[in-house]
Amino acid sequence: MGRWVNRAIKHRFCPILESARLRAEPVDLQDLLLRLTFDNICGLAFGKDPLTLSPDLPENGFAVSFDQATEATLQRFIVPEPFWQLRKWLRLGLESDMSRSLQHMDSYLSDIISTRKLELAAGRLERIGDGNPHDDLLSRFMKKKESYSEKFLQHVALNFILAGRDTSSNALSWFFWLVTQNPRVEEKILLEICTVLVEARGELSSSWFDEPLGFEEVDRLMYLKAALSETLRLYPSVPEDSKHVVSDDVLPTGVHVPAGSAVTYSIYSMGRMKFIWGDDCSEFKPERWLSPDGTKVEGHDAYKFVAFNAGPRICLGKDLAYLQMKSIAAAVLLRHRLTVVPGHRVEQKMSLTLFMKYGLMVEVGTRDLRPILEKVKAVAVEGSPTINGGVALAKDNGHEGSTTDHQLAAPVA
Ligand code: HEM
Repeated sequence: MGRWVNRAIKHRFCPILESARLRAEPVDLQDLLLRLTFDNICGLAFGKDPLTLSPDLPENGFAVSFDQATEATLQRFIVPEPFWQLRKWLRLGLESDMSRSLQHMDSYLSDIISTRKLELAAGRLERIGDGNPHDDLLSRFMKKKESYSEKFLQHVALNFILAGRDTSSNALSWFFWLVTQNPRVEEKILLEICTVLVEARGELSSSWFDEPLGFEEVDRLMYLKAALSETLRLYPSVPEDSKHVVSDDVLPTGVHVPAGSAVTYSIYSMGRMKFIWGDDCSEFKPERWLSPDGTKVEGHDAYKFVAFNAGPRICLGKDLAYLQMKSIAAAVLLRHRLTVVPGHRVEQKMSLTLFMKYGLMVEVGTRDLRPILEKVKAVAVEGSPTINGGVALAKDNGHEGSTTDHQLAAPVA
């Protein structure tokens, strides 16, 4: 996925933000992030980037159908089953949208699968246009010996899109909003990113902005990972999770759960419980995730932090999600200072995943890295082994970077 993410960050996401900055026009960051994660997950799932994140923000039939089907699914959780069954039978309201949306998605995916089959038969599957191997999930399933039915392949691709699109973009929207509200945290994230970049790419120069951070660089951003985990604790992308009871059982509390019923646990509430997280549970404090020396993210009990579920059915895309979120967060914060448009209301929307009801309207400003770099240098001179973000600063990076004031103040496009 790294390939898809970095390509989209470099060629589409950053240029769109930069253009908004130049035009001094606010953007709905939630919408941009949703488009970005949708394009990424489609790349990962079936090797096709639908380019929904493009300057003119085109409408995409598949994405629209997907949203309608998700909306209708939520109704099925709220409305008693006989009602939605009746509506489905009569093809009324959201149920009618649902069946149309499913048909649209089926035919979209079916086209992709048929094309891929032909490519496979023609032996053209190994390389695609840009010379990269066809390593998406769909191709991997199709290359296996077992022959999966078309329906099965459709469901695999769809499940990954469902699992990976809204979750990552919702988490990032709340993250950016929390960061705008917490300048102290923002500064620590920037200190960490700059420390890593000074070490990996030398003093500030255009090389910082030519390419998004690579895997090794992103992997070292511990404070950023802590800030993302803290975001997911307070604003979990999946606010509640339900399990279907297959056979009669008794919960550890002694509650009897009969077969056929459902057990729902609130991930949102669990992230805000004092007895789990302490008296400061409502504060945004990435530090709670770090080891005392600030160099590692401490592994909390998986059953305490359940934003990714826990146990055998824990999220399969967790590491990938962190990689993607860190890459996007670093790219934006390094280049821009975001400010929520005055008067814009940030509220939660009732949906299967935790959207912002009115989006996230932000003004995109220039990032002035000078004060951050002064601090990075000061830490190096003091010989402190770590900065607050917890990243060891290289004493000798072997680069002779020269930097102009312009480069310090404004990102190189
Ligand atoms: C911030 C991002 C993400 C969050 C918060 C998240 C959260 C979750 C949660 C709560 C579940 C359990 C759902 C259930 O119990 O029914 C889950 C399952 C899953 N997630 Fe994620 N997810 C994220 C990103 C991703 C990404 C990017 C992918 C794919 C690339 C992914 C793939 C999956 C899959 C395949 C499952 C099903 C695992 C199974 O049932 O065995 N997730 N995720």
